Amino acid sequence: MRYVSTRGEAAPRDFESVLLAGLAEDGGLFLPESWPTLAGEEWEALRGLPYSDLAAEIISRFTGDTFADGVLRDMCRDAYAGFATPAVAPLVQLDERRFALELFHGPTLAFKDFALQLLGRMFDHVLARRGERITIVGATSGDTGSAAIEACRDRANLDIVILHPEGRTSAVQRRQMTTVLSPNVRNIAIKGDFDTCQDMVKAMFNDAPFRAEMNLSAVNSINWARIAAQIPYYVYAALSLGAPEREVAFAVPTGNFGNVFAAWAARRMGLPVTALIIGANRNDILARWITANDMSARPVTPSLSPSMDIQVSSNFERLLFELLDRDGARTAATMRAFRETGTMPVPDDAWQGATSLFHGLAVSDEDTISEMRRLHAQGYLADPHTAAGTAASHACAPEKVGVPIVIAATAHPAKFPDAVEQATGTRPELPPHLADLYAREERFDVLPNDLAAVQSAVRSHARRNG
Ligand SMILES: Cc1ncc(COP(=O)(O)O)c(C=O)c1O
Ligand SMILES: N[C@@H](CCOP(=O)(O)O)C(=O)O
Repeated sequence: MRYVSTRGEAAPRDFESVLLAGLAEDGGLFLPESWPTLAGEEWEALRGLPYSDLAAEIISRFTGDTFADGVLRDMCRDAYAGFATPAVAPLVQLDERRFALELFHGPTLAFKDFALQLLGRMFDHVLARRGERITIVGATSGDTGSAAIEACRDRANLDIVILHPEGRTSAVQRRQMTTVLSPNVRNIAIKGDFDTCQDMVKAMFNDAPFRAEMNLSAVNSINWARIAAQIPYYVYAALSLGAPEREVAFAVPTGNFGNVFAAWAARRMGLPVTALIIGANRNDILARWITANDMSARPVTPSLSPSMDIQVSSNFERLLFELLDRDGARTAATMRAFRETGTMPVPDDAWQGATSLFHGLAVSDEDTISEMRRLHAQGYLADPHTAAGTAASHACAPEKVGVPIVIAATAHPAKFPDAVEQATGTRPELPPHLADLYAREERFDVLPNDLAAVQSAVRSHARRNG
């Protein structure tokens, strides 16, 4: 399996090289040169497998010969053995048509653990074989950072630096990152928003000498391996509800567009998916795009669902590339125009094509609270991100979608106790392994929105350990 860049300039690579590279050298994102597809009986053969074995089967369609026989399966078994429920990704029925796919039973209580628990193991395996050391730089609005740190802490062959927007995550999210005092981990709070952090990460990758000097790698969903490892839970849910004979729809709380793109990829592989419903918050660029082809960035404003406080959704570039019939030059020009003008000129025919599959809703804080309250009254405690997904599933489910709707429940309510308490009067407790989180020592630096200062901090962190 070879990978190409969405901007068409970088040389095709294999999975191992894509895993280590993160972002392509031309600034684009990697995608498989051609999509693997499964026939009906191949989907059926996956039904009933334990989650980890199903995940290995799906991910193996993307990894080529990077892992010897059985290695990927063992890594998946190991990665998901630490989840709090044997189902790994349990489906909970909410009403006659809706199911919450609970993706928050991993160690850091968000869906990011699915990919990052595996990526930490993949990095270890590949780096040990190659005798190399990498420096990971990542940006987070709260959940990627904690999941990446948990997966990478104390690993011998890598250092990790995570940038988070100062004061813009929940206290639980921040503490999950900043209380990890392992020598290979460094946290930096940036004076800015998530987009500022993500921009800095991309700028570091686009600085070729710095990238080479640090041997940079990525844990954000710009790294294709992240998306590949998020596809299996959509397959698992759909098969549980009767696929491939029966279609399903997915509703996904969306910010950086990685999670919903993984659902799109599952469909591209042949999973029968009727609709993809996006739940955004007041940072509504994606909802505006779907409803009106208005992809213009506005300032990020803090909301009750801070992990989705994003305006520049990295993975949209992957969808754009597909909508433009995989034309790298047009994708690059469109992305350049977005950067220069703040508005992405998606051609109308490409947008029209997407609207038959995608639906979207921006859910205000008030509506998020009402939705959490409504769900609680029905016996389900949801976090604010999940509530944006369920709210969108009610508002956007096209009448004709007479199929089960699976809502990605992306975070544990205890990560956002203030919002959950405000909505329901119930303050969710952290699970036992995090019960002393507020008693742990925190360590992080605060830096301005200054690329040179951040690069210097990354360099000194890597040198200290390298
Ligand atoms: C809890 C939660 N829900 C939803 C999202 C949005 O997911 P994505 O960025 O993949 O669109 C995030 C952040 O990624 C998140 O942490
Ligand atoms: N919501 C994310 C933002 C980063 O998204 P990623 O999927 O690209 O890592 C977070 O919680 O950090």
